[in-house]
Amino acid sequence: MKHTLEVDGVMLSFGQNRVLQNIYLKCESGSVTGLLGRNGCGKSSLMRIMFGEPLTEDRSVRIDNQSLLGSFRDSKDMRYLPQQHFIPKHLSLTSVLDDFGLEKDRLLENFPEFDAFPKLKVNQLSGGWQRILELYIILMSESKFVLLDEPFSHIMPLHVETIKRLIVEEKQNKGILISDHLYEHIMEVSDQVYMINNGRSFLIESAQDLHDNGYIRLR
Ligand SMILES: Nc1ncnc2c1ncn2[C@@H]1O[C@H](COP(=O)(O)OP(=O)(O)OP(=O)(O)O)[C@@H](O)[C@H]1O
Repeated sequence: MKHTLEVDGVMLSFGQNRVLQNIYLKCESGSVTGLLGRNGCGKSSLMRIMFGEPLTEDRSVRIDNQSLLGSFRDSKDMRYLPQQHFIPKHLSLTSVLDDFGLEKDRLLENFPEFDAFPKLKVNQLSGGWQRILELYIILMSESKFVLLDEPFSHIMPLHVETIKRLIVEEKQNKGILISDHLYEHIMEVSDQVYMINNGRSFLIESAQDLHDNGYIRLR
């Protein structure tokens, strides 16, 4: 069954700073939706609002036309990878995978390096490996939708390629919303790409659109 995640009616200001005001965004299971925009345009805020953080009262977030009210999000509906580390640092790799219902063998198929630190706690992993683990558990766990905020930051290029492959494979099981400034990767894995500029969202078609909106400089 195909699922749809939509958000609109978002109004977000911090004091005099009007951040979001004319937003419509739609994600569908079976596809990857990219989200791009200049630093500070409101991408993370929008994901946080979609995930239920009470940044503003003015929003409508719906899955399959059913409004998601309040701040609780069932993990069967939606999971969210924030920019900051979120796994409690004292947990072991094994317990983290168990908590998210994931098999270690599958992790090792994609990132065999984890085999070298079987008993390590999360805080004994390097920052990049923590990030890979966090991304992996959110992306691969059962859920209708996952929101990934800067999944490629702190990750070496070889593993960025692995993650891109996993994203494309995993979209068969869910809808994926992804935001990162490595825009070429976003354009490559996404089936559709939204941009936020001056508080409004719109679909873009090409790198030329990104240039025209002051996000990249084409030579
Ligand atoms: N708690 C807060 N208090 C005041 N202003 C905030 C707060 N959180 C975010 N902002 C402002 O809201 C705007 C949007 O921030 P947000 O982090 O959503 O942008 P972003 O598009 O994700 O940026 P980046 O690409 O730099 O991560 C920025 O101007 C930021 O300064």
